[in-house]
Amino acid sequence: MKNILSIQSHTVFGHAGNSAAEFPMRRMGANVWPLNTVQFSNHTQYGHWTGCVMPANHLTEIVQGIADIHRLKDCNAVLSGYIGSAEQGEHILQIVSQVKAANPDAWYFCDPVMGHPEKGCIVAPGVAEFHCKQALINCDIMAPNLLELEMLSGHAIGNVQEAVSRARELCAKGPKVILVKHLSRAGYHSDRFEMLLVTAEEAWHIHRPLVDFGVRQPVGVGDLTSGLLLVNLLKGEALDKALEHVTAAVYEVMLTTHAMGEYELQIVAAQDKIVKPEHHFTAVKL
Ligand SMILES: Nc1ncnc2c1ncn2[C@@H]1O[C@H](COP(=O)(O)OP(=O)(O)O)[C@@H](O)[C@H]1O
Ligand SMILES: Cc1ncc(COP(=O)(O)O)c(C=O)c1O
Ligand SMILES: [Mg+2]
Repeated sequence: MKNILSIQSHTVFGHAGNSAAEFPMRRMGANVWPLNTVQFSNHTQYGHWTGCVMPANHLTEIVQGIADIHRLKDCNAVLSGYIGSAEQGEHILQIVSQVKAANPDAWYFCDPVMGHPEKGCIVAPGVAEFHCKQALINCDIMAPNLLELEMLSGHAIGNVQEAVSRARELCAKGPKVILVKHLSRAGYHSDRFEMLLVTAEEAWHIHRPLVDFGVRQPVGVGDLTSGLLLVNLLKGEALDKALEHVTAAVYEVMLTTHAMGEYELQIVAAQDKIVKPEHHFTAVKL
């Protein structure tokens, strides 16, 4: 069994952060150690929420507790996502070092959730800078969406070729693998949902149909995508096969959510299809 220390938000109602990723990762056969950066009533795109951000030292305290019972060596990957404060970022990097000291083969997978004020994804000040300056050079795998890739690279990106080159520039700074989770306006087709997987030597492109949700797009898709990619890679899947599974599995969740007329991702209803998707999409090498 692979063990994932998953450091993300927790929403009591609905599915974002750990509340989107934890169950699907477990359903795919990984052990998840959820460590919550915030506990909110619901995700921020409802416009208001209650709850609190965990003090940064809460994160290191919990991990020290696991170290004290001598189990940190069993951690195969640290996954970070929605962070509640820039200070938490510093603590996450200390945690990554501590995990890597206990298990030198452990990975740090960073989903650089930076917020999207237009969409209502609200992230604390300093978190975007933390991802651009510190997480980037310390992670093994990174999974930005297009806006995040633009922020990380410091350049606007208008097409697939530019996205590949910018992702490669980031690979030279730290991560060995970059998943561009959503190419949106930089993709080939405006009527498809497209993703890219880029390493220093290789790149794959994949696309799936868009499901029509109108203006109320489900949240947590990125968190689900990152979690599933990590589990596939920990299981030893080849990069293209991992990308194909993630694409199909997330598509099944989108279809189920749409068919049920829901806004929150229907990860429980779609659980069997997450493991064995009915659709298949082929990754194309660029
Ligand atoms: N097949 C699909 N059809 C329609 N919308 C999709 C599909 N897959 C993902 N989405 C939407 O695409 C968006 C991806 O969001 P984006 O900000 O690019 O990444 P992230 O989820 O990491 O923030 C989300 O709004 C999600 O609901
Ligand atoms: C609490 C919380 N966690 C995580 C996210 C990230 O969600 P996504 O996977 O859509 O990037 C959001 C987005 O608004 C959020 O509000
Ligand atoms: Mg995201």
